[in-house]
Amino acid sequence: MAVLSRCSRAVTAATTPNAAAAKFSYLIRALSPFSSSSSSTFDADNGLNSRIKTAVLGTLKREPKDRNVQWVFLGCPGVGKGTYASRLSDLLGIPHIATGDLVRDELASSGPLSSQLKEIVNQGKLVSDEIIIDLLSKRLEAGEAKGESGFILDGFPRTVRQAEILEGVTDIDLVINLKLREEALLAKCLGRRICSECGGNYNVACIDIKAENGKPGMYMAPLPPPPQCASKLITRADDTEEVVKQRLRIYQAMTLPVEDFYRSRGKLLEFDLPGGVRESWPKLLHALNLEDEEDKQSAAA
Ligand SMILES: Nc1ncnc2c1ncn2[C@@H]1O[C@H](COP(=O)(O)OP(=O)(O)O)[C@@H](O)[C@H]1O
Repeated sequence: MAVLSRCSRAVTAATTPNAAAAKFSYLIRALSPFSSSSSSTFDADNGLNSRIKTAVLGTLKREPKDRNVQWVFLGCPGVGKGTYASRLSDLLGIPHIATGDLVRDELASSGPLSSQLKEIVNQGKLVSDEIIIDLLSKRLEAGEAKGESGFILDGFPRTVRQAEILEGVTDIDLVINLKLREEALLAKCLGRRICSECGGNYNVACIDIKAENGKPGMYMAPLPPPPQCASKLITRADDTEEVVKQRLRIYQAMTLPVEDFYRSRGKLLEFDLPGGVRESWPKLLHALNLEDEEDKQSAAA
């Protein structure tokens, strides 16, 4: 509860542009040394690396009152991190930064990393920490230039090492751990569709799990595209059954320990999705103490 009230304060706190900009430059500078292409610089046990971390730590531990929230979404592939993170981003006016999107943008750019990334992503494996932190640092830098403050991270951190690096350079206020019944995850991934023109995310899967052995049933309606997107839908190349199963295995092995990392620091908010967006969104807002924000937005619309 203490974490939540701290977050609510942070949500409503006015952000001084200068303080926010300073905060971001610290974060970018702090992340940048780890984005070096030299693997020895990145070695967690390397003396130079620890020195950089220690130097950065001294300047970064600041109170969150002068900035927007810094939240992280955790959860298995298909759980809906992107959907809820993007809704919260719209509601709070805080950037939604999805490392999966950064990877896909890089893939589409046919830059030097493109073919290397394609092979990794299409096998359902994780991209190296070096590459992902490099992409994230560049995204934060671009945001800083536009005066962005705070973030809702989706898909990062995905390894304990990434979590340690992030924790070493800034304070994460809250980690929202979305949970969905395992039976629904694969179907949700296979039903995902993206509009090739506007980038909107939709889902054609209709999940209808019957009550069984004392376990309640669950219904999740499809999330259909609006008519203007219907003929432009594409499926992600890594949303095939084989690759999704591999991503779910990797989540268990590499990302589940990240949940423990934040749980032990008292930052993890567990949220069991009760169903589809219509049913889950109001409950998530309630859990985050944000119902008033939505009321204000509806009143202003
Ligand atoms: N933090 C990260 N660390 C390593 N690889 C990542 C990270 N974020 C994204 N990726 C790569 O991008 C792919 C797509 O990510 P994402 O869109 O978040 O997928 P998911 O639907 O599995 O949550 C991942 O399978 C992985 O290859």
